[in-house]
This record gives sequence, structure tokens and C-alpha cells, in this order.
Amino acid sequence: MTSTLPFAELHLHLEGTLEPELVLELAERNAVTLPFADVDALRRAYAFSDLQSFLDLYYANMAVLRTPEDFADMTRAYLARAARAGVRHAEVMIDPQAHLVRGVPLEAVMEGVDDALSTSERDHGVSTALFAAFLRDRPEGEALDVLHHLLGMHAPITGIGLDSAEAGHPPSDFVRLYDRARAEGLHLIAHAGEEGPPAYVVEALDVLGVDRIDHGVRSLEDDALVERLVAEQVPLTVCPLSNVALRGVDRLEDHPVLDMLDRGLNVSVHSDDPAYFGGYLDDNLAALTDSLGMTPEQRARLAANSIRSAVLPADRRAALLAEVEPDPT
Ligand SMILES: Nc1ncnc2[nH]cnc12
Ligand SMILES: [Zn+2]
Repeated sequence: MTSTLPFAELHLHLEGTLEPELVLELAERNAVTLPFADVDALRRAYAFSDLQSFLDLYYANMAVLRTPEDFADMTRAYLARAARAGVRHAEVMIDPQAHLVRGVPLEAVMEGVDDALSTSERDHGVSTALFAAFLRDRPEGEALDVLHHLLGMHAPITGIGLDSAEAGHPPSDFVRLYDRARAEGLHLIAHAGEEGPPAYVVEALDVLGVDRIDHGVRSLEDDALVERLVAEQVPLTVCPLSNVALRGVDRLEDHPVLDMLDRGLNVSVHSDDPAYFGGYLDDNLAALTDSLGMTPEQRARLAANSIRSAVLPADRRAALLAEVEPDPT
């Protein structure tokens, strides 16, 4: 049975929503030549051995994104699909540097994304927030310049994140970036413990001062860290289909997300790069039901955690939570 529980999507890369059909449509629109003859050939390439093998295709496909209209079309397609998945609030990331290095101005990126986000509540009943994610395998100085530019143009961002190749790129390399963002009143999130060690989760918390960890699954290798994450109720945005697609976890049947939930960790379930990893939020939830026997009670706790961990005005948070936990009186 399809549930109407409200969910917040908190871990979603807009560029990771580029379905093969849209990649080819935008390639034609912009006269970009791709090394794939058709949709089936491109879809066959959506098979990965690790994070880097995915990132190589993820960045290559961005070549088709050139104009504000392209970014708006990508974002609109995602929001329509998210609404069908039961998402009522979406906090989405964009990678500004990945476009800037290709010669696409930040203004074009932000105009297109904002165009779509600003009508989302009206069009789909999905409230939104935008995070600028910085690429940890590029220099901190470049990230600082881009943040400065985004602030100067009053880009509609709620916060910043840190993504891309994790191993060998610790959070502590970005302390000045996060200090600057904090001083501007921005919310702070970072990928940590996806392919990197538990120590990166600790650094993201203690050195960067993040409010939320994207992934964090490798925290399970450190009992003291798990104890701390439970005590502090640090939000962990876990992406089961992503972890299996990138081989961090062998099979969905082995995914620890429900054990994490039952150990008292503040986990919620998200889709990361849904076009690449086999599904959106509803697909991730269905996979947990099918492969791990997720109960309706666990599903409701995941929904409540997602809403509690979101950046939401108090009245909207309360209204959404009331749908998950109806007042028994
Ligand atoms: N799963 C992921 N990990 C790190 N960087 C990313 N950028 C897009 N998806 C990512
Ligand atoms: Zn991610």
C-alpha cells in the first residue's frame, strides 16, 4: 500500500537527477556531442564500481547543462518526480564549481535553479531550500572565491555542503570556508563517512561544526562515535540505493540503515543521485520494505526524523510532523 506519510528529502544532488532521456534532450538542444549513441547506451553506462567511477560520468554529463533554461528544466523534472514520491520538503544541492570550470556563469546556474524552486510550493506543494556544495577535491581558495561570489550576487542559498571524492580530502581542509559560511548565518552540512573513515565524521562535527552529516554510514566502525551521534542526535542522511550502487554496501539486504535507526541514531533515508542509482525517495523506501522488511513503524520514524532534521519554519515543521504522528486525542 502506498503511504501518504510526508517526507523531507535532505540529500539530493540536482545534477544527479539527470535522467538519460534528459541528458540526450539537452545535448541536442545545446549541440553537445556525447560518446553515447542513444538512451540505452547511456543507461548502460550508469553502472559503477566505486564513488570515483560514478563521479567521472556525473561530471561528464554536466556538459549538457549550459543555460538557465537547462538548469530550470532539470530542477522542475526533479520536483515533479519528488512530489510523486511523497516528498513535501526538498533540500537540494548544486555543485557551482562543476559548472564554473566549464565556463557556465554562476548567474546562469542560480537563475535557472531558482526559477524552478521558487514555484515549487505552488506547483507541487513541495517547499524547498538550496545548498551550494563545494568540491572537496578542489582547493579551498577556489571554494572561498565561489562562496564570496555567491554572497555578492545574493544567491538564494540556505547553506553550504561538501561533496565529491572523499578519500584523502578531509573536512579539516575546509575550515576557513565553513567559518566564513557560519559568519554569514548559513546552515552547514558535509558528506562524511561515505567512502572516508569515521575520523572524517568527527572532523566534520568538531572542526567544521556541521549541523548534519550526509551519509555517515562508516561511523558504525567506531563505537564511541556511534554513542556520541546517538547522544547528540546528529542527523545522518543515509542513501541506501546509492551505497549499494557505489559498492559501499554489497547488497540492500546487508544495509545497516534500519539497525542504525533501532540503535537510536537520527537517520533518515534519501536518494542522493536518483537518476544514477536506481531510484527516488519512494524507490529507496520500497527497497527497504522489500529487502529488509521495514515495518510501518520504522517508516514513520524515518519520516519524522527527516522532518525534524530539515531546515523548516517551526509552523511548517509542526504541521508536517502532525501528519506523521497524529495527535492521539
Ligand atoms: N554520493 C556522492 N558523494 C560525493 N559527492 C557526490 N556528488 C554527487 N553525488 C555524490
Ligand atoms: Zn551525496
